Amino acid sequence: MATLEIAACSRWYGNVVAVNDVTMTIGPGITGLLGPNGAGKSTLIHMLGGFLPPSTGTVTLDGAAIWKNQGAYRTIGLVPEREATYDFLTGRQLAVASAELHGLPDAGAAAARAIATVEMGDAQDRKIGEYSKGMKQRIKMASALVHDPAVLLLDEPFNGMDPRQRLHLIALLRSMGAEGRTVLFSSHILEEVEQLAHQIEVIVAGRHAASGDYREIRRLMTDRPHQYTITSSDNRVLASALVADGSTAGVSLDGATLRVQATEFLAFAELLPRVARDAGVRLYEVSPADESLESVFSYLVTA
Ligand SMILES: Nc1ncnc2c1ncn2[C@@H]1O[C@H](COP(=O)(O)OP(=O)(O)OP(=O)(O)O)[C@@H](O)[C@H]1O
Repeated sequence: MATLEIAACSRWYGNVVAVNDVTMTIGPGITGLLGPNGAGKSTLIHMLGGFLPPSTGTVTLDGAAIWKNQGAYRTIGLVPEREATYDFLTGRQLAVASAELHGLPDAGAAAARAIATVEMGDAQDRKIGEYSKGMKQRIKMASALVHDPAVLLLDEPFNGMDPRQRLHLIALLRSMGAEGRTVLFSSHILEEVEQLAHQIEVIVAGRHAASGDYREIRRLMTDRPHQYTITSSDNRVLASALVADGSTAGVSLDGATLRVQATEFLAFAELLPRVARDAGVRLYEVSPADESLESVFSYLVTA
C-alpha cells in the first residue's frame, strides 16, 4: 500500500506560480485530480512522479522524498499527457526500452506482460507513428506499467480516446484500484472524474480548492448553473422554447450561438433534445462551455 503526501508544496516557473501551497494525501484506490486548463495538474503530477522538484514544501512516498529517489522511481509509473513518443519505434520496442531503463532482469517478458495488460498485443510490432491517439495512450501506459508499479499517475489519460478505448481504460484503472494500487489521474472534465474516482482533489489556479467524495463536491457544485453553447437550425425558437419550459436558469443569443445556463447537468441533458424536438428545431452542436466549470471551481475557491 503506497501513500503519496504533498505538504505545503509550491512550484514556480520564473514568475508563474503553477502550484501554490498545496497539501494533500493520496492513498490507495482511484483519485481524480480535477481542474481547469492551466490549473497546475501536470505540474503536480510531475512532482509526484519525481520529474520535477518542488520549489518549496515536500512531496513524499510513504514518508520518503520522491525527488532523486531511485526507490520511489521503482514504485511509480507515470503516463505523461504529451502525445509525442518515439514514433520510429514499435510499441514493443518502446515497452522493452522502458523495462531496460528500469533495469528489469527480463525486459522482454516484462514488456510482454504490460502490453497484454493494455491489450495492445496485435499492434505491438507496428510503428508508434502509425497508432491512433488512443493506441498511443495505451502504449504509453504499457511503458509505465512494465515494472508493475504500486503507484500509477496518469495525466489526462482519456484525451483522444474513442468510447470503446475509454471503457477499456476505465475497467483497467478500476481493477488496478481494486488491487490496492494508488492510482491518480487528472482531467478537466467533471463527469469523467465522477465515473471513476472514489476521491476527488480539485485544483484551481494552483491552489487546492476542494477534496473529498465526488458526491459531496457535486452537491457543492449544484448551486452554480452549468453553461452550454448550442448551435441549432433555429436558435431563436429554441431559446424561447427553453425559457417557456422554465427549467433553464438563463438563455442568451450571441450571434449564431445560443448560450444556456442549466441548473442541473443531467436533467438538462435529457430536457434539451425533448424541447428541441417539440419545437421542431434540429440541434447541430451542444458543448459545455468550459468557463462554467471554471466558475464552479472559482466558487469552490471562495466557498
Ligand atoms: N515549463 C513551464 N514554464 C513556464 N510556465 C509553465 C511551464 N509549465 C507550466 N507552466 C505554467 O504553469 C501553470 C500550470 O500549468 P500545468 O501544465 O501544470 O497546468 P494543467 O492543469 O496541467 O493544465 P492543462 O490541463 O492545460 O495541461 C500554467 O500557468 C502554465 O502556463
